[in-house]
Amino acid sequence: MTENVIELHDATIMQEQQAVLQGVTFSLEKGAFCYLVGRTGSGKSSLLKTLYADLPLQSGMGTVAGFPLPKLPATKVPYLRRRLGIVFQDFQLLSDRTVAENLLFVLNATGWKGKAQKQQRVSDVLTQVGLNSAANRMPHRLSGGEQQRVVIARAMLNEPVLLLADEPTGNLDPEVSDSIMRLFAEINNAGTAILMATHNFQLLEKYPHRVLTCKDGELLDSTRQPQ
Ligand SMILES: Nc1ncnc2c1ncn2[C@@H]1O[C@H](COP(=O)(O)OP(=O)(O)OP(=O)(O)O)[C@@H](O)[C@H]1O
Repeated sequence: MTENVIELHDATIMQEQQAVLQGVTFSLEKGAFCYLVGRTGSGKSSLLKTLYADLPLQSGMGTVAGFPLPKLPATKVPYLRRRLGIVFQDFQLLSDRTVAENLLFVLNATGWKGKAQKQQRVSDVLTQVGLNSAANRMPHRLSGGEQQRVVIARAMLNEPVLLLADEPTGNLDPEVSDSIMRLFAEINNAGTAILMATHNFQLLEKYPHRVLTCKDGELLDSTRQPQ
């Protein structure tokens, strides 16, 4: 059984028949924390999208959470996504329902049964992100940082082995960004691997981890080459 939650070997990351990154080879171990950096347009989001099978892996080898990416049939994509938590910069909560209903929506969509179990899970993840009192509030009544916590709670519902985060602190002020990083650290310490795309170099300095850099069509790895 593999201990790596991501393995890519000589992968090409494509957008509309254009190679964005080539020769991408890296693995991420279970429970690891890694940043993904690079200038605007350098391919961070495209790489993350490939990892959650929003973009197909057309060339090279790769597995995520044990699912082989090349030729992953569309019917298998929901099973892969269930093993992943995905967090974006824009909160994307359903605005017409409460926090708890947002979370129940995902549990229902991912096949959870039993009202009591579902309510317990909602309560557990909200406690994990420090927002148990917000269950019955509407998302737009929460601050940006609180909304991002709900998104993180939503990502944790199915106990993912890997959290993919694309600029999760992009719209947040430094103090709130810091609290999101501390939450990520707790999630990571509990065993979930995290790959986080960011432009925020202050966070990289304050919370140092391995760094993958998208540069000139390649992916550089801080653990393999001096930057
Ligand atoms: N939907 C799309 N269709 C075609 N090309 C795209 C699409 N999305 C991104 N691209 C192109 O792919 C390249 C990589 O974009 P990507 O969004 O992965 O970069 P990024 O590093 O995440 O940038 P940012 O930091 O601005 O989010 C860019 O040249 C971009 O123009």
